[in-house]
Amino acid sequence: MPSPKAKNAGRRDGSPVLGSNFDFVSLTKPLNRSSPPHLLQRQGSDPTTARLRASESPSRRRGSGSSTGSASGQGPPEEDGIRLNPSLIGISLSSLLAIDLWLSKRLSVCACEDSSWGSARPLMKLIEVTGHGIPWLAGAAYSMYKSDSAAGQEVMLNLLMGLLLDLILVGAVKAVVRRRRPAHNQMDMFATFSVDRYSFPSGHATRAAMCGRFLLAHLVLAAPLRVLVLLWVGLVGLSRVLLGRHHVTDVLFGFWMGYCQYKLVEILWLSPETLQGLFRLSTL
Ligand SMILES: CC(C)=CCC/C(C)=C/CC/C(C)=C/COP(=O)(O)O
Repeated sequence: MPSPKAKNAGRRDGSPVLGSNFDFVSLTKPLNRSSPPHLLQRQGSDPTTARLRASESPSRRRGSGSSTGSASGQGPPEEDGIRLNPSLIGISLSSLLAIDLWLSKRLSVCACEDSSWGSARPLMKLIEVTGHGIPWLAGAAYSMYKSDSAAGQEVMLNLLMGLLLDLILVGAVKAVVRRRRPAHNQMDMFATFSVDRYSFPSGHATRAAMCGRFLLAHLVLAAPLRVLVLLWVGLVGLSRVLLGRHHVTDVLFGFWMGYCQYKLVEILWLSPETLQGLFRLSTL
């Protein structure tokens, strides 16, 4: 029987994991007060045991002894049977999140100067700056201003729009999901919004994926440079985990979200005609 402790299996850092909608225990009924006390104590005594028990298959748990069975010893009563039958999705999510927490912790080798790869931390922080919103926004605005062709200005304007969209969408998802950053993260990033105390998804990963697609589609044609762009996208994502800023799933979801955001930019693409129409509307 999954206990309330099992709900905290992925929260050693005390952080909520992906919001309560994804909690394993919430898919089951509350603990029956009539449960044998020894069972409660055993499950509550050790988070690891609780997690393992939570991921046991219903059939195995049903067969694991008389502690959950009826007084007559003829298997669990139907009510218990329902409680002991958490959905496969719940179990899969719990397991995925447990793996995510474990892997993210193992990979956070530049989380501080004393970490095993602490000497690489300055380099990782440099990569972090290359994916920050401010240099990208400033660079796109400057290039648009300096561009002497209408086509160049159009491309930069749409990059700017994509970057602003990215900030809004990532902020919204972070505010809804409210997943805390890993406990081992040092919050020493420059220029952050208040939602940036949340971890899911990684804004650097969404920006890198979106800008990477944008660069490949509109600005970078030479094969060696295209490889460099892809390498940069991967490095930005990897550095988020190595620095201990994010869990692995924050970055993977961020890549996917940034990839989709580029599609949105294409759909909303601002052409000179659209802009003229917008200006005309605003002067009416
Ligand atoms: C003009 C304007 C609104 C600039 C804001 C740029 C800005 C402060 C972006 C935030 C970038 C940031 C620190 C994102 C957090 O990235 P994670 O990968 O840690 O989620």
